[in-house]
Amino acid sequence: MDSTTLDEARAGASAYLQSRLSNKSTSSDDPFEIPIIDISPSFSPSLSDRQAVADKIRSACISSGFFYITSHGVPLSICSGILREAERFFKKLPKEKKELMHLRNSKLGYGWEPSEYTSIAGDVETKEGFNWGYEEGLDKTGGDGKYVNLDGTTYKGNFWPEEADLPGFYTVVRDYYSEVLQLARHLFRLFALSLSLPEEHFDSMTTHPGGIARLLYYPPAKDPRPFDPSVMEEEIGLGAHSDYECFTLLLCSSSPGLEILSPSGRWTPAPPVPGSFIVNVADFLMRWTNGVYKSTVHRVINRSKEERYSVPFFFSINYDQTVETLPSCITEDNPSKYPPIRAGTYILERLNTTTKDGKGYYGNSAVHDN
Ligand SMILES: O=C(O)CCC(=O)C(=O)O
Ligand SMILES: [Fe+2]
Repeated sequence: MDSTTLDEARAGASAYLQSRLSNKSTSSDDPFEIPIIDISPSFSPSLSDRQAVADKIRSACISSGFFYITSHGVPLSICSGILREAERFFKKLPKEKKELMHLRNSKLGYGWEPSEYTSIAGDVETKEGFNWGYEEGLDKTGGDGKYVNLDGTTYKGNFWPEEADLPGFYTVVRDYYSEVLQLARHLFRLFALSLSLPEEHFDSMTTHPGGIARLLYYPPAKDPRPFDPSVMEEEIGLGAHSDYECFTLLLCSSSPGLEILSPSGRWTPAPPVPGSFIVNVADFLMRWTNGVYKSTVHRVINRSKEERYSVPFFFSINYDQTVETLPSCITEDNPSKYPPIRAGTYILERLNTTTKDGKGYYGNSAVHDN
């Protein structure tokens, strides 16, 4: 990877974040909203039904970059199951077992992430996490046997608790992951329609896709209080950031906490909507669409006295895929701003910037030692 590409991934992201955080204009936020989109017509045999859902997705992606989806077909039992496993992982698994899966032992950002180990915006964060990536056993289709990691390697990088330490954990994780993976592939077809591309445009790029998932735990607030955007926050769950891949599918427990930055710099709560996933555009898709689709800054603050659990799934195309700006996003007024890039290269560089010293996961695990 040449250094221009690296610099762009680093500076582009942080410059974008800084410009969004410092933009406190009082201009109207219209049409900033987080629409709830019932995607059941997207499973219809009629193209016009599917296109109608895609059109709603497009209007969310060019404005707030966030939307909820309902009637998505993932059974409720699968969603409640994974949230229960998250709770078991964080509460029941002894610390010494978690230590065996510490993120510092991974070059790919996988494993147990104690709250102090990573930081996005330099904040002290209260979240604790557990991260893993795609493996064929988690894919209902079985994949195409060509999966490559973010860094182009092919070894199996995931850490899992021993079955005896957390019986049934892996099975529930697998059942959840395989459902959201298929849903994400389905959504990519809707994204294709939303971008005036053939519906199958992205299919061949998601045969062995990147898909990092996390279990997240946010402890209850020390000082529970209602949302008030005018108060400077001290207890940040997860600092202000945008996501890195194509789009994120987020499942959260019934506790609120996710906040989204509107164009005028106003933090706006995105409360849990029962039975939904929150979908947001991430930076790689923003880049690929030449900035037409918005990757919006968000953060998490648990202001309640309840614990909060969430399960984001960050969906990417195949990491070994190189892409150029989508032609339907290039116009005379908006010429292509970006050179071609390999998906894994961009995403790994973005992930690296979240480690304590910014030097990242790749190639030098020693830099993580505390
Ligand atoms: O926990 C949440 O609700 C959001 C998590 C998130 O934004 C992330 O992990 O990127
Ligand atoms: Fe995020």
